[in-house]
Amino acid sequence: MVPKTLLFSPYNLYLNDGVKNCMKQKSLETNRFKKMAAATTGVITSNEDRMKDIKEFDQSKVGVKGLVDSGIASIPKIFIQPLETLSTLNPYQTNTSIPVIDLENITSQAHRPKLVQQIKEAASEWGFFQVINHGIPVSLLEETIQAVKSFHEQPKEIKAKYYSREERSSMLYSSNNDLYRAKAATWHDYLQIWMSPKEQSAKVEDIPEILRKESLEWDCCAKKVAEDVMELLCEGIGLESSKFKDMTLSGERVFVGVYYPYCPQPNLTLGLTPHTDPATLTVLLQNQVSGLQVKHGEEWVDVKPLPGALIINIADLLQIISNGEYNSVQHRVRANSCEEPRISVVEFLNFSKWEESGYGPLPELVSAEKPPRYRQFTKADFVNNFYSKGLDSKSLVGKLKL
Ligand SMILES: O=C(O)CCC(=O)C(=O)O
Ligand SMILES: [Fe+2]
Repeated sequence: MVPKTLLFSPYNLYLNDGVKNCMKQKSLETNRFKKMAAATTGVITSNEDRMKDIKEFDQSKVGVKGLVDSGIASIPKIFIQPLETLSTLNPYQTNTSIPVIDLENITSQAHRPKLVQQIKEAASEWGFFQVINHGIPVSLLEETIQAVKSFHEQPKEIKAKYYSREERSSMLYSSNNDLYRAKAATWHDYLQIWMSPKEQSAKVEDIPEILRKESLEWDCCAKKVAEDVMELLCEGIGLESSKFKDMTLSGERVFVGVYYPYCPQPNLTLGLTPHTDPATLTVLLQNQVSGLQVKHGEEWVDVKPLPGALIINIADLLQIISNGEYNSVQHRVRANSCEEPRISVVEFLNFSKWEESGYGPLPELVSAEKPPRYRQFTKADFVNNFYSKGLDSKSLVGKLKL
């Protein structure tokens, strides 16, 4: 991929007429953000100014894509990450990468023990792995990525109804103003759709038409892969294969389509802030533009795009109920320095039926040699923690540690 800074053409060459027209209408509001961008100095603004600017940006619903389309050459101050984050963005040196697991022989009794062992090791040592030969046709992978891309490349007026960065940010404004002191906005646009359970999910008509067919098909296929992997994870720690499915760990699903446009100053910001995923398991599909990094020991390791692969990661609740046999690991996304946008399609899985008494490490996994490492949690603990932390690195796991 050629970094855009190496291309000589004026930015407008990349814009089609529809986008140009939309930009004319938008020019007044984007001028405001151009001014914000022109004021980029590397100096972190006061918390109050930042909150005001972020609110203004959210309310405009221009999105990061809109900023890029307006032709900015420097990023607005609200996106500048603190120095301690920027200093970890050095070019990545080693050749380490997350494990790749081939699911081709998943139904073969002869191969299964080896597969179980591979998944177990990956889920405990890395918390992340890629799977290949997972059974989802390549055509659906491509169509789903294309549908998410097309959604984000529509005019702002059409996307505005689904604009959701504000929801994520306002979570942070309302809970604790101080939280934003260390928080800069990140360089991505975001679409979230609740797929299930049915009573919570958006009505089919509420899913943007441009990705309705693909998101429904994707949800079905990603759930199937997640359940296949959950069976292997169960077997890896001596549980009944169907234990996680029976506990409804794949019952609630949220589909997220993320768009990381080209960033003119990728060394000053991030695509997505470091975090662990809060629920049970995540299935992630990415296009061929890199950016996702996983924390392994002290290192940030690149997850190199592998054609046809899916990325799976253990999330917080699974770490707790597995009594730490499996690990929910921090990850982040670097700001995209390529002309081509980075697209990811993320399916978050979670409990759909919660026992009132809550959950802790499963009794089958606790013994005199392996005492419980976490306290019990209820649905309320999960929800309260989620809405008070937003996407930051203090997870429920840390709070429940014994
Ligand atoms: O876009 C990506 O690759 C990562 C997304 C992610 O980690 C998240 O949405 O939780
Ligand atoms: Fe994540």
